[in-house]
Amino acid sequence: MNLEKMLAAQAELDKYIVEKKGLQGVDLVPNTFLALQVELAEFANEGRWFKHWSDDQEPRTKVPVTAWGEPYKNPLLEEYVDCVHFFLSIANQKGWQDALYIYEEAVEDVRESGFDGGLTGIFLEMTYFINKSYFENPSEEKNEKWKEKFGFPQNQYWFRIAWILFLNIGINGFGFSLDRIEEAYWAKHKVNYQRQESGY
Ligand SMILES: O=c1ccn([C@H]2C[C@H](O)[C@@H](COP(=O)(O)O)O2)c(=O)[nH]1
Repeated sequence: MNLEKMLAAQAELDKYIVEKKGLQGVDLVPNTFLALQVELAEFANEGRWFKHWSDDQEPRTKVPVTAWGEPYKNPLLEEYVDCVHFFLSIANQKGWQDALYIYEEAVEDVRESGFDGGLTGIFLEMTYFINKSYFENPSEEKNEKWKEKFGFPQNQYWFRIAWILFLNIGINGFGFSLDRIEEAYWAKHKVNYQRQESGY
């Protein structure tokens, strides 16, 4: 996954949207956190694993686009990369880009130890850390200590943990590869431009 390229392209798309909608100078961080949470919920809704009340708990990964079948779309992956857009957007807006660079072992680790509390547990944990990264207000002194100890100021570190959990859900929970995620990201990125151009 070429994160550097994706972060730069996300910044460009976001800037295009800001200009198109006349939002220069507006703090869009709160809306972007909410947008991420909405997309995460849509992703879970397509994942279906938590619907203990339903006989159909299979993720929506292959849905025909036409009445006769082919081509197929993958709603689960589409929602997942919508989330990727907003993770990148937040990282850019907050200057937290470094938090997204992860050693592959960090994703591997969970594969070996399994999901504690299942997918639901890891999903809830991810949203908990996203909220922490939004709401906590640590002192300068505390941030310095965190930087020394964990390499990042506190809220950026919480965001990093959320991102690692998110990657784990996609990769270990649903078998996406980093390449597949990137490919789907670029496809949606293109659609997002087209939408703005056609007056979304
Ligand atoms: O500032 C923004 C606003 C939206 N999107 C993209 C991310 C998602 O792919 C898509 C979500 O739009 P809806 O389909 O939920 O309207 O828009 C951005 O990348 N940056």
